[in-house]
Amino acid sequence: MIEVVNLSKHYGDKKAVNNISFKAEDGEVLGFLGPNGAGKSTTMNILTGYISCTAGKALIDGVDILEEPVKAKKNIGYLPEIPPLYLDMTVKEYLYFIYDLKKCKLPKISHLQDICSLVKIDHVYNRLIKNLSKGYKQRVGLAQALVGNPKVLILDEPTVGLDPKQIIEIRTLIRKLGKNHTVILSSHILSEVQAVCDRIVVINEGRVVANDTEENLSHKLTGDNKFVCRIDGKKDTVMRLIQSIDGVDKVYCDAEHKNDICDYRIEAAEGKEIRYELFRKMADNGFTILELKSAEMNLEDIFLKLTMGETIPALEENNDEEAEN
Ligand SMILES: Nc1ncnc2c1ncn2[C@@H]1O[C@H](COP(=O)(O)OP(=O)(O)OP(=O)(O)O)[C@@H](O)[C@H]1O
Repeated sequence: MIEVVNLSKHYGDKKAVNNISFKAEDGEVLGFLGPNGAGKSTTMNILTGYISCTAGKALIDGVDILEEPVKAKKNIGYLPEIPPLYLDMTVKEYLYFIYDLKKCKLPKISHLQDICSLVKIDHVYNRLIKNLSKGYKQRVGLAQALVGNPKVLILDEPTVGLDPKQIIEIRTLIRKLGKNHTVILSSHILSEVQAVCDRIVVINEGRVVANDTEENLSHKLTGDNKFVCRIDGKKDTVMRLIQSIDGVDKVYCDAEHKNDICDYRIEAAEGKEIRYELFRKMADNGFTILELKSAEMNLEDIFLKLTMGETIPALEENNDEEAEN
């Protein structure tokens, strides 16, 4: 498990990381998302013991990375954005070298064989790393992170520069690794986080602005009061009928299809249930609701909304609690 508690890192007056707290539970793949300069690398660097923090703590499987760095680092496998490979070594030489460097105690040959078959590099075991494709180099990078079977994997932009096929392969592999490891994956790529992660922490200007599943984030940001619907009926009459429903704040016609079929976006007042009335009014006028769904946001919308200054009420409460502590 990874636990970050009231962590701050200041560079002079600059608060690169400002009192952030989050957890990644065992067997969870946590996406760490934020725009440039948000504080992702700073947090990763603290988590891996590369730099110290100004305040707070980071625990790796219950061990404080600053107080007991050697013990904590035994539980971390780290894949930086550029894998730390020695290109003139073969895969085998390199993994043997990492095994010794990490002072690994597991049975050498079988342990390395298990890793190689997991990340599917057994058939390039005796090849020089410099002759491997970028995707295979990335797999070798993952293999070195797995030496010693650490509980926690920290992956920094693991698919940058790979082709689409390699991206899918590495993502599938990360999901598989997530079954037996706690994984933190830092990424700018929204679809990647969406495809791979169980939960998302969004960081902006050094503060956590969201920490939830994509589904819950979308729900919290959209609320229960925005809908999109497709109705078969005369547009002007439909608009008028919707506007007349108690609780409807706004209605827009988003698209007009043929035969009087239109798409509408409806915003209702907070806490007002308008759907029953909507159904009744349309039915009474002989109009048909072909589709009605909540206007949920996709991850891109969520990310933009959060990093443009919007916070989620539930999260603000948590931040207040943290500030008080
Ligand atoms: N050594 C340093 N000295 C001064 N300021 C720093 C230092 N390292 C980082 N910063 C600042 O701290 C802030 C957070 O930087 P950080 O590299 O953690 O962001 P990031 O989210 O990883 O961004 P990117 O995605 O661009 O790598 C930035 O404003 C950066 O300029």
